[in-house]
Amino acid sequence: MRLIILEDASVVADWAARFVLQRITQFKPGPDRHFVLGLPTGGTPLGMYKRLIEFHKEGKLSFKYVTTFNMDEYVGLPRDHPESYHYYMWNEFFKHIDIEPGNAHVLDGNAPDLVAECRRFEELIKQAGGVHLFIGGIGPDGHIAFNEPGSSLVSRTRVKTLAYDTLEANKRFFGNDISKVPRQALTVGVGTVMDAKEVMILITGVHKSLALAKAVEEGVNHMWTVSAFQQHAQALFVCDEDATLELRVKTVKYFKALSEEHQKMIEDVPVDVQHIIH
Ligand SMILES: N[C@@H]1[C@@H](O)[C@H](O)[C@@H](COP(=O)(O)O)O[C@@H]1O
Repeated sequence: MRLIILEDASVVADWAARFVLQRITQFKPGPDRHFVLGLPTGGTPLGMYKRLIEFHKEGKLSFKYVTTFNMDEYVGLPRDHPESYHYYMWNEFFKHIDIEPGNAHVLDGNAPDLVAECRRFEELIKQAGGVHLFIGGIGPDGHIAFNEPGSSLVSRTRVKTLAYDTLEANKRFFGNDISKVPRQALTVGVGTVMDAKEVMILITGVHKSLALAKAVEEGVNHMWTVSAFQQHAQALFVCDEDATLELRVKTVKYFKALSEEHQKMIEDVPVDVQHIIH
């Protein structure tokens, strides 16, 4: 596991976007060779999406041969509701880039059979050949996607009833009225994300600092589902200084000493990437 500690949320956004640019570019996607990306919603990844859109507009990055799978979606929220994850993904990202809409998969929280919808989503990931890079965010209680505390660490895509802490954390998007936050969501499982070849988790803000400490310094624990990624072979936690406040000084010093190595991870993008623009 790598822990990449950066100055603030805007540097995290930039680093994460450069990492995605680098991974997609190195992969050299084509018509029969899609790069498969797992995507989160929430406030944390917004800056990363903005940078990716800039890279696209500057002609550095094409999503024509990229297939995406989103982590989660509320149950029962109309698709065009401003807080639905369909709406978020379309407005914050997809409409600004050249992805084929049919390749951008978001769970349907209004499907008549939610269990079948979750099964279909898992099947689509399998048909795509698995996820190359799954990007995630976490809740202050350490949940990844909507895998609330106590979720099975081998769980698959399914319906989840949201924890009170999550309703509390997300009510800000619903006029601060907790009763307006949907009670259920569809979410990929911890096991679904664990199956990705690489996982990058973005964690910013002091309110996530306890979750980061639990994720990195304590044992794997289903009460902090993001801690499962200690056992992933290629997991990156990318955080800002504020999120490190509950970590031991020793931990922070160790990972900061690796910052030059971490910088190299995003510097390998060749200057001439025009070959991927079609
Ligand atoms: N289901 C989503 C998660 O996928 C997301 O990571 C989390 C954090 O959101 P934010 O980045 O706004 O803190 O919010 C929700 O709970």
